[in-house]
Amino acid sequence: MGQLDANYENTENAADADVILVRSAKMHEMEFGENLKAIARAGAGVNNIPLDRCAEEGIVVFNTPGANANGVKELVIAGMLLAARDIVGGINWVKGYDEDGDIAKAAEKKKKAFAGTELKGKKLGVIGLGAIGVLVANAATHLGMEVYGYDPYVSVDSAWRLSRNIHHAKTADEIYKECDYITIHVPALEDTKGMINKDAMGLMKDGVVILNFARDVLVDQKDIVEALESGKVHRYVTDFATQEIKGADGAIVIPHLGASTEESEDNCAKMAVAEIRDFLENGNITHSVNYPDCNVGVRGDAERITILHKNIPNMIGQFTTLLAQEDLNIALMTNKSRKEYAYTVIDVDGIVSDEVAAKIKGVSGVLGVRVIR
Ligand SMILES: NC(=O)C1=CN([C@@H]2O[C@H](COP(=O)(O)OP(=O)(O)OC[C@H]3O[C@@H](n4cnc5c(N)ncnc54)[C@H](O)[C@@H]3O)[C@@H](O)[C@H]2O)C=CC1
Ligand SMILES: O=C(O)C(=O)COP(=O)(O)O
Repeated sequence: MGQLDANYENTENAADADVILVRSAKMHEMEFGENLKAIARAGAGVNNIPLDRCAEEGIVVFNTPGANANGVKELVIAGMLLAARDIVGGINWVKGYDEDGDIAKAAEKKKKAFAGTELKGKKLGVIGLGAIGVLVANAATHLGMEVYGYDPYVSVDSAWRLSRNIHHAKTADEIYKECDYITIHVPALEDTKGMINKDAMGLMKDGVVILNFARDVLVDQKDIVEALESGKVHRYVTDFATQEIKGADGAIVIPHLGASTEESEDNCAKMAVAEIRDFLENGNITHSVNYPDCNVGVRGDAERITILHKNIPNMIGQFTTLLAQEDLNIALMTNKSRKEYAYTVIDVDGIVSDEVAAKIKGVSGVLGVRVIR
């Protein structure tokens, strides 16, 4: 990739690593090595990583927001088109045609079996207006769809990016009741798991199309299979194969290809490596999902102490006292917090001995200390 210089070395041995770069590999059961300082998820979803355990072990977890959003958006559009007409069925019919007769004539006779509808004029509901949801919503307006968006926590950035032609749905129920196509783009969290279940689908129009390019657990697998069998849901298009859904009639199941484009893979890898370098070399945190973001600029000549700790009173007082006892003058100090965790960066005039670093590490509530020299 050329982003890493000779100071960096690749290892396949996770137990030795200072940093782990990961995509979707599940890390919940993994024991982390003593050296591990950071995990960079080259992608958006971080439900494969034990974020709280990492925070407690002083491991900063990063992701790469938006870096693969266009790749997913394009596949969602493809998913809607695959649901609108039986394109896959038609292709398979042509492939499987093994009679000697006139295939062109047979195709003309057969084609009504694969006919469908157009996207233009249909209502699309987008649940979750983050990096991906906004792109999908905006693109669908250009296909002539009437688009509804729902996101009670929408960020200011996303709101700015959203086309003014999108209807603002105030509740998810409004989307369920109004839309012909419903696509979900929310993270897998305790309150989003199983959100598309029997009750939600009960509110939807008969023959609705549901698209799930976010995570399998957002859709109750038993309920969706039943809804496909009854015809309540016409098509379920998903990027996540499960045993329940893989053979169900009406399910169009893709093997998690949303971010598998050259462009998305490059974007994610570059962003992840840039985040990691800045963290290792300068102590800056950008796009963390378990610690606060914090940017104190490039480190100059000063030694820089970075401290990951609990967000509790009197931490900074203890750090500064320890430094004062060593006669170390503070040239710069920043403290940022995020829920129960916090991060302090201190530049000092002078040499930070291993003893003073160990004393800081020993302060109750400190989870990780580094001295960047
Ligand atoms: N199929 C694939 O290859 C990929 C799948 N994903 C999945 O898609 C998800 C979304 O990705 P991005 O758009 O990049 O993330 P994002 O963080 O930019 O957007 C998520 C949005 O969901 C909203 N949200 C959270 N809880 C909600 C709720 N209960 N109701 C409505 N909105 C809610 C948030 O406010 C945020 O705007 C990821 O968490 C990941 O699971 C992401 C990238 C690739
Ligand atoms: O970014 C995400 O959340 C994804 O689901 C993409 O996963 P992948 O990088 O393809 O393993």
